[in-house]
Amino acid sequence: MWERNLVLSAPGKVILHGEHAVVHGKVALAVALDLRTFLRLRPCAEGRVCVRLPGVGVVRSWDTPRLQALRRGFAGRRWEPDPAAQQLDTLREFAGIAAGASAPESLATLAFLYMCLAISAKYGDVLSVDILVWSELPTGAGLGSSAAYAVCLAAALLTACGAISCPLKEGESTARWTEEELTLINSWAFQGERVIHGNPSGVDNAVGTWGGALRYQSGKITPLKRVPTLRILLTNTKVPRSTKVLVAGVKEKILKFPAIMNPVLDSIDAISQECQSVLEAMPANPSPEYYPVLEELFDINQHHLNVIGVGHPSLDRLCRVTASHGLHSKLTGAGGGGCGITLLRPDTSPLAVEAAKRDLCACGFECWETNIGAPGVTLHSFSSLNAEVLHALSES
Ligand SMILES: Nc1ncnc2c1ncn2[C@@H]1O[C@H](COP(=O)(O)OP(=O)(O)O)[C@@H](O)[C@H]1O
Ligand SMILES: C[C@@](O)(CCOP(=O)(O)O)CC(=O)O
Ligand SMILES: [Mg+2]
Repeated sequence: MWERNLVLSAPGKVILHGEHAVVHGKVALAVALDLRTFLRLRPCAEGRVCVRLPGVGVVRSWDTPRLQALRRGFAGRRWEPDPAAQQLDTLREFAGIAAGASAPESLATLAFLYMCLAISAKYGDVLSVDILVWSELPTGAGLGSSAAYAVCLAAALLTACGAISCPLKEGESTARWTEEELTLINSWAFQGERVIHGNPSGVDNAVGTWGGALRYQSGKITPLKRVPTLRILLTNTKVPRSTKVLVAGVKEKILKFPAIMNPVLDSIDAISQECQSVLEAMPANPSPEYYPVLEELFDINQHHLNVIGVGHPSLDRLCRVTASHGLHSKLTGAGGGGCGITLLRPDTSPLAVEAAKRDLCACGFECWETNIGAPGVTLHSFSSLNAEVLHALSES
């Protein structure tokens, strides 16, 4: 029986280049954001599993014996590591989720149940735990909230069932797991992403797990050799969209027009590689001369993303507004709304940034300057949390 309280967090991400193409084996470059999802796990005495997900309006609890019985119903079938359609159908029926439901609360509940049962089937009994997840990230906006959620769940459930250690020692404020443990967290988080995304590339959960700045291709994760300080303005158009639907739409387009779409994906791949070379050649505090290439790569990729069908009028508007201030933008994540990123030069004046922000806000968008390269999944002591997180996690 698990007897400790745990608090852990995982970062969201920004994809600089390679979204969608990465699902089809191309290179993506992604960096961890300084916005995180937090999970608190507490032992729950009465043989129940409780889950509260205020970001998507879920408050559910189940008797542990019912979950054990459900898990036993799959005896002889492997629970790991592949959410088979039939298993998900059974879980939907159990949780009263309609077939094909794609509302945030349905996907979040399904991912939780899948991970809870699959991990317990592999590593021990279903534990009586109370889980609360709270996030600084907007949900469904292209910043990897689904992956941050899946990474937090994987880390918490694997720790509670003893599959990985609890590295936080008395008196320490934060701690991280070993490389081997992170690899296990990442592989289970990928399964959670599969429940939410359908066919994820794995780039988002890799960034959520390892943090920093990564090159990702077909499961191969390579930390970038050197990442300069990049100033990035993030803008949320607040237009809702679903990654699962957009990823499926791109696949359909590729199947319909392979000779037209595959060269576009190859070009996106070349953009990611070019961007990587430029970033790795830049000094830590780069001078403005490196920026024209980075800006042009943003522009070209934004056109490509429109070609593969994941643009949106709100994103076109975002690009036009920033262009009127001499700044270059592209969508980030799955597109179809959600967020765009704008590259700021080291010499972009605070006044110019403020003017661009004002015009973006006048469109009903929300924007903020970010820090990138945040640490991956991390355990926290309560005393190390800031007041806002502490308040959110103290709600019971
Ligand atoms: N804080 C959270 N709590 C519970 N579920 C979450 C949370 N954040 C994200 N999710 C799940 O992830 C889904 C959004 O994922 P997705 O469409 O991939 O967008 P993104 O990953 O860009 O935010 C939501 O519908 C929900 O199921
Ligand atoms: C479109 C895609 O490349 C990124 C999706 O990111 P997000 O869920 O929109 O944050 C899909 C994937 O890589 O799995
Ligand atoms: Mg996602």
